[in-house]
Amino acid sequence: MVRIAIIGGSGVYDPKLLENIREETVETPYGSVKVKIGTYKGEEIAFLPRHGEKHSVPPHKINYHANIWGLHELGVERILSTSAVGSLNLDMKPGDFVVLDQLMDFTKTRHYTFYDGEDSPHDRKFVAHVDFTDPYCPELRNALITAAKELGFTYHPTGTYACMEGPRFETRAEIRALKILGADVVGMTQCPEAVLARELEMCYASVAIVTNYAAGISREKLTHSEVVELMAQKGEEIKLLLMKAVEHIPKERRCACKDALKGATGE
Ligand SMILES: O=P(O)(O)O[C@H]1O[C@H](CO)[C@@H](O)[C@H]1O
Ligand SMILES: Nc1nc2[nH]cnc2c(=O)[nH]1
Repeated sequence: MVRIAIIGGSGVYDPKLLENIREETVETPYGSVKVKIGTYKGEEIAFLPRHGEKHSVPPHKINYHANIWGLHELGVERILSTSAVGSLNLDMKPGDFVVLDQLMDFTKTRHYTFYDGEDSPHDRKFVAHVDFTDPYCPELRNALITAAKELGFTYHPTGTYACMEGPRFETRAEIRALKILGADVVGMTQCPEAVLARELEMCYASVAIVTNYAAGISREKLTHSEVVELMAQKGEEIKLLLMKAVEHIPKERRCACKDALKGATGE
C-alpha cells in the first residue's frame, strides 16, 4: 500500500529520489492520472509532477481533482508537495525554503471541491463544508521543519501563500495589495490542491522554494525561466529535504486531517 506521495511543482519533474520505479495509470471519475511509484528506504512512495513531465500543463489547467483522487485510490494518506514562489517578504530570499502554514485563494476559474451534491461524478453525492482553518497538516509540517533543520538549510517555519490564477505573473499593485493582506509568498497552484486533499481526509503540506522577489519588489522582469533555473540549482537540496522529511513522517496519524469530514456534512 502506498501511504506517502510527493507532488512535484515547477522544476521537480522526475522522481530521481526513488528506486525501483514503476508507472501506474489510475482511472478516476475526473480522468486518468499517471503516477510513478518507487521505493525509498523500503517505503513505497508515489510521485506525480503536477505540470506533467515536460511542464506542458499550466497552473490553471492542472487536473487537480484527478491527481488527488488518484492518489487517494492508491491508498495515499500523506502528501508532500513543492511550490516555486515569488517572495513579498524581504526576509524570504531567493533560494530559501518556506514551510507553508497558511494560504489565501485568489484564483477565479477553478473547480474547488469534490462535493458537488447530485452533480458529483462519484458516489460521494453529499454536501460537505470542511474546516480549513489550518490548511496544512501539522505532522507533515513538523517533518519538513525537522528535515530542514537537520540538513542545515535556510528555511522559514511558517509562511502565508497567496494563490493567484495565473498564468501571468502579478502586477505591482496586486503584490502591494497582497502584502497588505499579509501574504509572504505568491504562487499559482496551492488552490485547489490543498483543499481537495483535505476533502478526502488526506494530510497535505507544501514546501515553497523562493525563486524570485515578486513583481514590484524585484527590479528584474519576472520570467518562468528564472523560476525553473533556480529550481534546477536547488534540485539536490529539494530531493534531500523531501526524503529526510519522509523519514520523519509519523507512522500513526494523530492529526485532525483524517477526520476532516466529521461534522462537515451536517450528519
Ligand atoms: O507552484 P508550482 O507548481 O511550483 O509552479 C510555479 O511556477 C510557475 C510559475 O513559474 C507557476 O505554475 C507557479 O505556481
Ligand atoms: N504567482 C507567482 N508564482 C510564482 N512562482 C514563482 N515565482 C512566482 C511569482 O512571482 N508569482
